[in-house]
Amino acid sequence: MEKANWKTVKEYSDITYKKSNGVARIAFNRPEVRNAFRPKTTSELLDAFQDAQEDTSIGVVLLSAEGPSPKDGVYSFCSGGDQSARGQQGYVGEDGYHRLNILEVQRLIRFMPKAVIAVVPGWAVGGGHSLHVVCDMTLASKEHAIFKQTDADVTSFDGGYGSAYLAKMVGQKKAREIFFLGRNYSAQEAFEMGMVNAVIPHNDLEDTAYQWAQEILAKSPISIKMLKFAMNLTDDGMVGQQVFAGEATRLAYMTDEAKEGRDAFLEKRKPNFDKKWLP
Ligand SMILES: CC(C)(COP(=O)(O)OP(=O)(O)OC[C@H]1O[C@@H](n2cnc3c(N)ncnc32)[C@H](O)[C@@H]1OP(=O)(O)O)[C@@H](O)C(=O)NCCC(=O)NCCSC(=O)CCC(=O)c1ccccc1C(=O)O
Repeated sequence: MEKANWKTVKEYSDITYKKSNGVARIAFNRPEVRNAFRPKTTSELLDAFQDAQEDTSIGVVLLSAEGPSPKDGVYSFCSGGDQSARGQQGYVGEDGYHRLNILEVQRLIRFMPKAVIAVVPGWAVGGGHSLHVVCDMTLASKEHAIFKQTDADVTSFDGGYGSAYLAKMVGQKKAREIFFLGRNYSAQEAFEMGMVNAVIPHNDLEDTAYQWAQEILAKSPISIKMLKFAMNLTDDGMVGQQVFAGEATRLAYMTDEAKEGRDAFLEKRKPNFDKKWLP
């Protein structure tokens, strides 16, 4: 099994960001508050995810978390929005503006043309639970992962991927139970519900995630991208169609036919598309 050789890409305050052989690892780094996110965290996440999206050497992103907490040794993936940073219209950043920009992070994960794997070492709660839901796959610590939806305890509701997409994954009845009762679910229970791909012994979690990433990297990048967007399409409506069609257009641009269309325009002549009507 290939071992990761992580190199820090950029220093942040609320997250860590590393790369190794085609894999980017973005990790929450506020374990003392169960990796709750504040506006600074989401800005840093956006920055790192955008870098991973633009980097053509990167094919898979792991969304993970540092830990355990230095206070009590508890592991967490993310406990959602930092309630101490919550104002009346959103989460208040250093600039004083109230924001709800974790949804932008969700959209980046959803629409990036690369696989994103949630690596859940501990608590995945509230908006942190929604983040694992929106990732393409989830690997969870056998001993420490706990899945829980507390949105209804704190007058929040992720009415997009966090709930509606979750319901596609685990079924309507189970999704309503998760949100309406807010119970704790183990990695094994989450696996049995269909929202976790594999339950991994804690000490092997990061290595296994890296191994899964390497397996994906051995596949055709075009296939992975088109499959992700095809699977997104039916749930994402016109935006899903737009994203899928954008990539189809890119593929069309690579053909001789597209070259002829472009050249004819530039040379101010009629295009010659003869004999291009494939059956
Ligand atoms: C995660 C817990 C279940 C863990 O419980 P436990 O192990 O007993 O630990 P605690 O003692 O409770 O916590 C340890 C320590 O961490 C602090 N802490 C934990 N979570 C948070 C948090 N979310 N915010 C701030 N601080 C947190 C806690 O206070 C302790 O600190 P001490 O100083 O040591 O006392 C449990 O901690 C728990 O339930 N946490 C809260 C979970 C929660 O309710 N999260 C918020 C849900 S709402 C949300 O996530 C935003 C939704 C959202 O993203 C969104 C939705 C819709 C539109 C837009 C948005 C958006 O963009 O934001």
